[in-house]
Amino acid sequence: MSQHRPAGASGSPGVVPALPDLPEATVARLPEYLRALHHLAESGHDTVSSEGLASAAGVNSAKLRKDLSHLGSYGTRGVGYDVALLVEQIEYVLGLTQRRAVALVGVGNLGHALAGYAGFGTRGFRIAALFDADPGRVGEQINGLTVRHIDELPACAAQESIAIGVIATPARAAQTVADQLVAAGVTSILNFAPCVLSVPEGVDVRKVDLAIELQILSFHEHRKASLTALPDTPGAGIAAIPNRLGGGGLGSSGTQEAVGS
Ligand SMILES: NC(=O)c1ccc[n+]([C@@H]2O[C@H](COP(=O)([O-])OP(=O)(O)OC[C@H]3O[C@@H](n4cnc5c(N)ncnc54)[C@H](O)[C@@H]3O)[C@@H](O)[C@H]2O)c1
Repeated sequence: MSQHRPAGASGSPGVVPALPDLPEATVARLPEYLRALHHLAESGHDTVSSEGLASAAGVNSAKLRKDLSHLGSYGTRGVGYDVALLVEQIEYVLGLTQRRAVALVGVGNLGHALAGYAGFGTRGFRIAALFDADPGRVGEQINGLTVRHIDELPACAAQESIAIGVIATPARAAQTVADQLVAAGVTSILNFAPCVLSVPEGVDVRKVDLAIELQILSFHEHRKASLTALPDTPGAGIAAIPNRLGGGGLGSSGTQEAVGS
């Protein structure tokens, strides 16, 4: 049972001690824990049990304990986790102890919404620059920032120390924009355009596609409907689905796993 302050938290600025190589799924859940912990702190909680935090974050508590054990955080028996300390640990591991500068490219419908979203600022990010290729958009003011022409990206990226590039252009322009971001020294890209980007090694790309999320939900809707419609006879059930799909589709265990995960 232990919970230590991160070793590098008070070290020399610019020096990043080796971080544990966390499973990608754990990394994806850490922001959920952080959000839940901030809510707990705001509502006056100093400590939280693993069950309480798991429920606030919407995961099961065994998974949460395993995730936090990767950070060397085991809580204290009978007390739970120190909320402020766990916030500090997670923010440290996620690299949120410094506010990272973000450049947004493509200030159309989606870009406007992103540029105007106040939530990035409160969660460790600063939208530092907005870019577009359309001269009609250049010069527009959004949330205190002026939209610049994409040609200004290299100079601005260096000046503002841009760490992350967000692409909100049409798919046909996204690869060119990704290349421009990489050439300007950006090594992390969040891509909203519905396409696969090709980037050099060392550049991380995360894709956000709400249509894909809807398609996954559509699958679950389809599956629930198909289960309800199936006759209640032995041998029928999920096993019947592959035949209807033309064979080789969904085995019963695979389908169960997909829903549970
Ligand atoms: N991920 C999601 O869930 C989601 C949701 C909605 C839209 N989108 C995608 O986001 C993108 C933007 O959608 P939108 O509705 O805002 O489009 P939009 O046409 O309103 O805006 C796109 C902007 O990109 C600019 N642009 C085009 N080429 C450029 C270039 N080479 N460099 C810089 N800027 C350039 C355009 O001038 C325009 O201002 C699209 O790819 C769309 O499919 C994704």
